[in-house]
Amino acid sequence: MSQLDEQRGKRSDGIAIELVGLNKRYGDVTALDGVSLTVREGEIFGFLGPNGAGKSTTIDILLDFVRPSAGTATVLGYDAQTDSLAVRQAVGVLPDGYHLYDRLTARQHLEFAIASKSSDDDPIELLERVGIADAADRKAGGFSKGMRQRLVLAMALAGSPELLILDEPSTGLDPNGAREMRDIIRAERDRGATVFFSSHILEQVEAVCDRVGILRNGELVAVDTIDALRDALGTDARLVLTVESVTDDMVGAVATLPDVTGVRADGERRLTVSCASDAKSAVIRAVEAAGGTVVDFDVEETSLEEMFAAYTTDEYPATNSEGEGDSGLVTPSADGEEVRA
Ligand SMILES: Nc1ncnc2c1ncn2[C@@H]1O[C@H](COP(=O)(O)OP(=O)(O)OP(=O)(O)O)[C@@H](O)[C@H]1O
Repeated sequence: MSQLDEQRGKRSDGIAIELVGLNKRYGDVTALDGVSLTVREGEIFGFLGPNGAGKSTTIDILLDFVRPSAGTATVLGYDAQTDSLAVRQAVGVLPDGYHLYDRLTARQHLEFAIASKSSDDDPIELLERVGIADAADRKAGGFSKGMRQRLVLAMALAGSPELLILDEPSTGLDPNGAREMRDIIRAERDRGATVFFSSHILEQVEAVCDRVGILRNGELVAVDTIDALRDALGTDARLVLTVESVTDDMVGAVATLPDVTGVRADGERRLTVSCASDAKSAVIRAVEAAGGTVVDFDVEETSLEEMFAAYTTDEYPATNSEGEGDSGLVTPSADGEEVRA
């Protein structure tokens, strides 16, 4: 039986975090509005949303720093309010704006974190994992922002917790630090831990998350894998083909494919095709069936920023598979006029 299996003990539901109908009001401000969410054991779950969406409030409720106005939060089978001590004992936390003791060294911070988890970790080994072992005996007061962040992460890892809750873990980290953070998150998942983290850094989220939840104005507007969220928007992929020579037959053959919404000939050798993500190979086959030779191709998917904007703002003109919106691509007709495919 692994250490994590032992920690899981009586639980067998496979659920790490469960929120049901969570509401939080601060006076007139509704910070959370009926949030229900299940995070499974062993997954890396990214919690996204614009500033003020309610991410920190949710995390604060999980850790009982804030009480909900309504609804329940369960963490590793414990009620976040009535069993908050058990939750804090079992969870590794990297909170937003954690306070370090400026006069204590990194090693002393780790010794404190290890003792509070009743574990027998080696402080230096934890500091090595986050890349600041050489500063073990320096006082935290002199640490840079990124070093402070790494130290708090090392403290969160103490006791090999079953669940890590990380609020904006990449804040203050340089690109190497952000990469190391991703490696640590993956290593924790590989160990069997669940990782729940909030972030604004979409590339970071895409690189490591199994699923994401997107909050907007206190409401959970989407929960899925990033690929599924992209597909759900129905925004097309753009396929840019380089062929030996563009012909009208080729353009016509591609334009009549069911999942193609636009074709444009750019010069004599380039075809830009707007189509559903899974129609790309059909496009290439149609070009070849029309006698063309594909020399090269490139795919442009919906960017993460576009996807995030589509879920979190009203302004974004999301295209959908029924053809609403504007793919911006038009097909040249035989007589030289341009028509929409
Ligand atoms: N203590 C508080 N008193 C009053 N309003 C609060 C308090 N804490 C949060 N809020 C409000 O609740 C809403 C959600 O804030 P929260 O900090 O949870 O958002 P967030 O998604 O973490 O934002 P950010 O990405 O900027 O950290 C905001 O409108 C915020 O102003």
